[in-house]
Amino acid sequence: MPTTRATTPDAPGRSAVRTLLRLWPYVRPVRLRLFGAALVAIVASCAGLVIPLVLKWLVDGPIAHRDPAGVRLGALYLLLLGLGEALLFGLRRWLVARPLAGVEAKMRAALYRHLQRLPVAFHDRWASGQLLSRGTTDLMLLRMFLAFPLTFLLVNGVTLVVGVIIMLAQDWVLGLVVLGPAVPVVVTCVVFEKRYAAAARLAQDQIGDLTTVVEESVLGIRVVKGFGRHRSQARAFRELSRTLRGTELRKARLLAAIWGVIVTLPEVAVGAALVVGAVRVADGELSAGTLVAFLSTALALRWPVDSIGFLLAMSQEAATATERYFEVMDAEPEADAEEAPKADPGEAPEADPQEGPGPADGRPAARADGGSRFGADRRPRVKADGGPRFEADGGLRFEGVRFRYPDAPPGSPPVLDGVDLHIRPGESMALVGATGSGKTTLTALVPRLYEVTAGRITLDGVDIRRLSRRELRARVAVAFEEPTLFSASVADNVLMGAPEDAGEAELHRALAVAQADFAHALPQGTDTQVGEQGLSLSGGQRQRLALARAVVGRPRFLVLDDPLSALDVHTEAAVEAALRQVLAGTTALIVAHRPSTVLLADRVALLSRGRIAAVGTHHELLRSNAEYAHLMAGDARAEPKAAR
Ligand SMILES: Nc1ncnc2c1ncn2[C@@H]1O[C@H](COP(=O)(O)OP(=O)(O)OP(=O)(O)O)[C@@H](O)[C@H]1O
Repeated sequence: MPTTRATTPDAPGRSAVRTLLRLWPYVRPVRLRLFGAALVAIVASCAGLVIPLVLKWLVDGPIAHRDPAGVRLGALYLLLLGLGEALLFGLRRWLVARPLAGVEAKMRAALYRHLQRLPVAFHDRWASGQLLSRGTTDLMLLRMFLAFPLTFLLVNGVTLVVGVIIMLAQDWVLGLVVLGPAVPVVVTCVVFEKRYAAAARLAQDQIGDLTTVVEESVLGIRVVKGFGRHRSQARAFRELSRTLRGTELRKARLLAAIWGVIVTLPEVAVGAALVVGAVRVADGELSAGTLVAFLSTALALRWPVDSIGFLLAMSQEAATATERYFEVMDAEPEADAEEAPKADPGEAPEADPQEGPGPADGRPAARADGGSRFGADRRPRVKADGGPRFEADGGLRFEGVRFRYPDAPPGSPPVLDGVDLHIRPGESMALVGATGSGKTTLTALVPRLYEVTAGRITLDGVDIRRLSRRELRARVAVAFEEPTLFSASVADNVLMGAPEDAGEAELHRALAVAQADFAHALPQGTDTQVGEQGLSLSGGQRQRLALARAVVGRPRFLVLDDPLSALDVHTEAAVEAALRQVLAGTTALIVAHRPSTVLLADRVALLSRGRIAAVGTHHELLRSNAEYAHLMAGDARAEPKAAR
């Protein structure tokens, strides 16, 4: 499985520090606590460095002069210093724990919010496990970095500087001996950082891939079991975890190498200082107390030096996590309404090339009851020149719509290549076409799940790009072939499609329309939780709830992608009857595969080779269009069941 990598062009060249600086806006609100905690840690660490000085005083003073009271006083000082150091480190932890948990929660919320606003095309490109791992593992790494390495790189740095000054002040010769390994240690750290960065990035991406496999096999457990694919899934998982294990071992080897250098060289230097110091004490050039203090200081600096390796490793992992976090956060969210119109909606063509010959095209010019189903939408408008005109641009109109998936292979033809279609106000249009002809794609353009590549789509004459997302989604409701339900109650799932103030009455009406009354018989009625993705319901039940969600807001425009595909014959007939009522009040585009669904609509459009090849009634197209007749052939006998 390919690993989802950075797509931002500047990411690879950015240093770890510059990358980590991007966290500042999130850290800023808690900066005082963080700085306060760092200050407390510096004081605690430097208190530790006072201990060798007390030792020096103890050895050269009370011990040399055999003064028991002085020794007891020295021991008390040491005890108090140790206690103070421990308390201050405890205080530091208390200071950062709560605010940093808050930073992590805020960053996670921001990521989630941003993910909701990213276009569908982004989600098509990214494996869900990669997004999941960014919201979990990566953010945890960042919190750990802010809590620990960020503070301790500073604290240990200050402690090292203070410690070195103390050592040089005590005896500069010994000081230089101990400082000897500084250059090779720094060089090792630089080389380590580069190598570890690459390994850390790889490991975190591989965790994302692993998460994807786990997520897919949990969600697709029925397919996995049904096709006996558990072994191959387990194999795929095993291979990925083996690869991840390899990367983690590489990280461990790098850590071991830097640890080896960082621990060994200073230890050798301390050993050398001990020898040189002992000789100088023997020669009377140095007091025993100074040597004890010097060596104690050198040993007190062991932890700050030894910890550099894993602090750098954790910082590098945090830099990688930041990079991965911002790869998502930097992705452009979907644009809302456009400022300027692409074209004046008033200039929409008056004559519709597909309007056909009026009543002869099978569309009722007037209803049998004498009223117009188009209601107010068909009222004549007054043109600028004073003459009345019919609202020819009303309803849903596709004008020269071209569409190419952003991630389609270069050079591949567009899925839609000049679609012209007009669905009149109040009319329902079935969309028929061969598998893969682009029906779902065309329906996805109406709620702007994808943006048209060229051409435009208008709702009652207004380019959909000029409507805000909120306006657009208030006008257009959709039900997809794969009905996704959320882990929430039936009522919450259905009312998701309704205005905020919608209540029980709307819910019951929608359930009745979608023939989803089974919901009332569930254990807690419409308050029943339908579980992860509604898996506890049958396919047909889920489809009916999705349909209820689409109609609950009484949308002006309804887009249905094969809404009856999972229903049995009897339920389908019942839903069809109910849908007819809904369709009578809306302008609808319905993807249909079967004549029974096609017959719900006033007219049918045939999508072929990226264009609308024919428009007419089901019977007209059956007679006049060979491709349509062929597409419907399989189900032609089902026609009488649903005949209107
Ligand atoms: N996210 C995507 N990225 C790239 N290509 C895509 C994407 N989704 C669909 N396609 C391609 O677009 C074409 C049209 O797909 P679409 O799902 O719209 O067809 P359809 O007519 O609805 O098919 P069906 O009747 O089988 O549901 C197909 O060739 C498909 O492979």
